Amino acid sequence: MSGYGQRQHRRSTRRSWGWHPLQPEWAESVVASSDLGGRLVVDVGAGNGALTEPLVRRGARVIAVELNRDRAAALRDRFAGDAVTVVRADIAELRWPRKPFQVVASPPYNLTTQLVRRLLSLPALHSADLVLQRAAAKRLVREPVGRHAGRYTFELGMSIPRKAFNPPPKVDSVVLRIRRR
Ligand SMILES: C[S@@+](CC[C@H](N)C(=O)[O-])C[C@H]1O[C@@H](n2cnc3c(N)ncnc32)[C@H](O)[C@@H]1O
Repeated sequence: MSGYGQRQHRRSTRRSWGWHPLQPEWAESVVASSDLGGRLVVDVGAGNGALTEPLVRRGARVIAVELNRDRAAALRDRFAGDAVTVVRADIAELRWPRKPFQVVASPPYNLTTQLVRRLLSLPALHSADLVLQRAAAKRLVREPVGRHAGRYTFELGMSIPRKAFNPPPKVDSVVLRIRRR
């Protein structure tokens, strides 16, 4: 591959994976504000486990979903012996739990609408705390998407500046809080 080709490949790879891990102190704050209720928690797009770690420390049973092979393998190593099931899967094709669960996640921005639509169609979903691009989260509060959206409330939670991620994305984020009425 030429130098130009390699640069393009690296850029598109970065973009398609949406690789923006949260700094540990910010991940901790997101989890602390998520109303954990002793339920099963799904961390979709778990990356290197920034959110999985404080979830486990607070006693949650976690399903950590990650499509990237190396990150999924590293998650298995990191949480071996903890109450964590690592699933290497595409969010779009995930088989979601049938027993009550909540979601605490910082998913790739490009899958926001698809993910929220899918979550709201699942009878077992209790709540979701999603780190999203601020503009997308505001839009979802204004115009919730998906079947059964009326069963949930949508509100903006804590603001998350770009510097909370390493590498930082180009936009600020916010937690979208979805709660069953
Ligand atoms: C914004 S990063 C967040 C990582 C981690 N949750 C954190 O807060 O540090 C999004 C993660 O989603 C993963 N990802 C991207 N597309 C995915 C997909 N279709 N299915 C599952 N995971 C995906 C990426 O590999 C990346 O690890």
